[in-house]
Amino acid sequence: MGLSGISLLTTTYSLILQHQSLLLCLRAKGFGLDLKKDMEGVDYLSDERKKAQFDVEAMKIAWAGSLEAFQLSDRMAKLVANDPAFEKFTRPMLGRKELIKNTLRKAAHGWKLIVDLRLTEEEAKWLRLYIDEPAYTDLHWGMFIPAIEGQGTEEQKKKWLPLAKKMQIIGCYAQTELGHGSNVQGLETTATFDPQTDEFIMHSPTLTSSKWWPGGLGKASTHAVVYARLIVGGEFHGVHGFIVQLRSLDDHSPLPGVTVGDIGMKFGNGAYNTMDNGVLRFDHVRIPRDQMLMRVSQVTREGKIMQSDVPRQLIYGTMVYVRQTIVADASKALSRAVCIATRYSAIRRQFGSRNGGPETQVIDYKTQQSRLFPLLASAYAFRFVGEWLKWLYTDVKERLAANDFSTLPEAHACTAGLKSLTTSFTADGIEECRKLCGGHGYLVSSGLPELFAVYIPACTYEGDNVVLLLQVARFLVKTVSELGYKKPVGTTAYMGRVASLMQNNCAVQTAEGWLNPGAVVEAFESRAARMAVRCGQQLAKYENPEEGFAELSADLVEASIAHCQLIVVSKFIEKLQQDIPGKGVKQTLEVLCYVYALFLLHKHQGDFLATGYLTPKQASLANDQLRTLYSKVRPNAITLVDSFNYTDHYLGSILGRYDGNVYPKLYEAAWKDPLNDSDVVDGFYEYVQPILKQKLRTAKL
Ligand SMILES: CCCCCCCCCCCCCCCCCCCCC/C=C/C(=O)SCCNC(=O)CCNC(=O)[C@H](O)C(C)(C)COP(=O)(O)OP(=O)(O)OC[C@H]1O[C@@H](n2cnc3c(N)ncnc32)[C@H](O)[C@@H]1OP(=O)(O)O
Ligand SMILES: Cc1cc2nc3c(=O)[nH]c(=O)nc-3n(C[C@H](O)[C@H](O)[C@H](O)COP(=O)(O)OP(=O)(O)OC[C@H]3O[C@@H](n4cnc5c(N)ncnc54)[C@H](O)[C@@H]3O)c2cc1C
Repeated sequence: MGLSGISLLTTTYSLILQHQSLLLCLRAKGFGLDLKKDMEGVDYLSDERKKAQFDVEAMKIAWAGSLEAFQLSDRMAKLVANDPAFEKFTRPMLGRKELIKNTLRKAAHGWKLIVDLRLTEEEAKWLRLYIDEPAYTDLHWGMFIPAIEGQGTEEQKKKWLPLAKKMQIIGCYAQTELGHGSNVQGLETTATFDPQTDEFIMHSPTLTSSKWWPGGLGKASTHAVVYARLIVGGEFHGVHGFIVQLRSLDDHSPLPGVTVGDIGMKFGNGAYNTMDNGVLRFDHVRIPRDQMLMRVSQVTREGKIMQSDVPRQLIYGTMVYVRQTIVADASKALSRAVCIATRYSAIRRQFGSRNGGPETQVIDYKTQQSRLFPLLASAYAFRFVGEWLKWLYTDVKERLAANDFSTLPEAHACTAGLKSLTTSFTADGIEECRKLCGGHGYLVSSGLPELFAVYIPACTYEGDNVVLLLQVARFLVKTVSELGYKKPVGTTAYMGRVASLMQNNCAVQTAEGWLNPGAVVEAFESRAARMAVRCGQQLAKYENPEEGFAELSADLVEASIAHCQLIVVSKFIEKLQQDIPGKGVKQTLEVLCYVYALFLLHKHQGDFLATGYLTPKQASLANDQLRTLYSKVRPNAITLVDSFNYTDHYLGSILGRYDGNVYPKLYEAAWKDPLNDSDVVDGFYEYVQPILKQKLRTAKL
């Protein structure tokens, strides 16, 4: 018997087992058989796992970044998965008050673990990831503390950071208002210096000046970094951050002049509703002068404004930091959805049965592959660009500490652009994974609805994705306009070769010709350079540059996307130039890298053709190659998602279970729904039975 015969037998055997266990379950409810006899311990994906052409353990390390990173993350994942305090399956069914209380309990338990086990900062971050529940602690550690670290003076840091780091105060980041989020300079909250008392008076002069959205503000925070218009001597001196106490440290009641509360339910069940996004108003609340964050500008006792040599953009520094972390998190959310959809696609069968044999696994349909595998490749691509961005941010941070601000504009453009690109793609990708799972993907127990609901605000918070791409566009336009006298560096270095990128056209002649990193990078560079230059030329036609920028903004956004996609493709290729140990690991990643690049090329072929870099024939050859690549991904698909090393707890999905034991577990879960506690639903006798029993002579419907 050949290999395919053996595989057919084992697949049929798995199918019979699965059907048997389903039958046992079916009988358990209403047919009197033992539910416990389902096939626990059987790995329904074992055949798939045997197909792997690479060393899975080595791929896990490549995904994690290093053996140490893998071990650390694995330890935290297991710590959470084995702790019943972090159960999360009932979350979507809880009412809001219960939900928040439950989150406060988990946060307290998480904090206790951090203290008792003396976890490092890195360990605490992984712990938070696997607990998988947005909480006020995210804003405290993720924005309040970084804002003080980045914008506070040494004295301020010395005073506030120990309190915050021991969690003796809880802080949030209160920037956005009811009337303004994107336009930070348009904020209306005022901080007026009173030279008589050496204080600032915090005030919310209008309804639209109410702070609105800050996470952790509603119920948990005792303090906030509040962004407000600085007014000294009756004059406005820009928006600055101020540390303001909101609640009593004794009984947690709001301080006089402070009105604070939660803004209400948000999208989805469970999901981001575990967070107390808040509203805040000030009625002439006084704070000491030294609570203005003064690294960028200082207000003296006499009411003089002193500028340090730090650029004012540093006031936006916390956002740069968080955008960088959001890029890293995009790969986590996308890989999680992809893991669920891939495992389920290998279990799910529809059509194609021959002579009573098994039906086709839906993962074998080319349409399923062409939707799923680019998402899988993107998860890896985002993982590596996130790693690079972390390096870039660390480098900028070190430079800033040494008062070197030269790389700040590029750090801003990269974090803004990549945040936008990766979160938009991930949000759409999670929804695509739901559709890839058919009807069962719509069940909360698939894990996908809640993941989607939690994830999608990432397209809005930390900067609306379009607004951020327009920031990248400004950076690109500036780079193009300076080409005559300034050598572009970093991620725009390719613009230095703009003449050849505008002239030379693609040389690829065969589908195999696309399996060449040089050809791929040049295609993306040429497209990005040509789109940016074209925008520059169009802009030059306008007398008023701002008017031109506004008019051309949709094209500018597309040019920014092309630039950001180039960064992701290049960083993936650069990653593959490093030593990556393990049998077949590098080769498999190369396949994914080409899938990512050629998928983008196919999706955006309009750009590549319109800029004249590619011919339709070359675009078509790229698509031919893409199909071949999908066949190369197929045998490795399950082990590529296993390499994310996600526990079933973290995945939170019956469809994505490691063992693939989907049907019995779905069936079992349905019976756990509170609606099935009784056979006759509450309300039946009041509202349904009277209809059943009514005696209408005629019905008009
Ligand atoms: C249960 C669990 C228990 C666990 C226990 C505890 C465990 C603890 C573990 C810790 C875990 C931590 C987790 C961390 C997770 C973090 C989660 C975060 C969640 C996110 C929540 C959301 C928060 C927010 O949304 S905050 C608000 C964000 N708001 C925005 O982003 C607003 C967007 N708008 C802007 O950024 C600006 O206003 C802008 C840029 C659009 C316009 O600004 P402008 O000044 O009006 O504009 P402009 O003239 O264009 O620019 C001037 C100049 O400045 C440059 N620029 C702009 N921005 C920046 C910048 N950021 N950096 C540098 N430079 C910048 C711009 O380029 C211009 O330059 P030039 O052209 O050279 O003049
Ligand atoms: C879940 C969640 C958590 C949040 N947490 C916090 C927090 O902790 N702290 C905090 O301060 N804030 C927080 N925010 C607020 C968040 O930062 C803002 O909502 C975000 O910056 C977008 O601003 P906006 O709401 O004003 O959108 P708007 O700017 O009003 O956007 C509306 C539309 O207008 C478009 N638009 C706006 N300006 C332009 C332009 N110049 N050109 C073209 N199109 C434009 C946008 O693309 C969008 O389509 C949170 C938001 C959410 C959803």
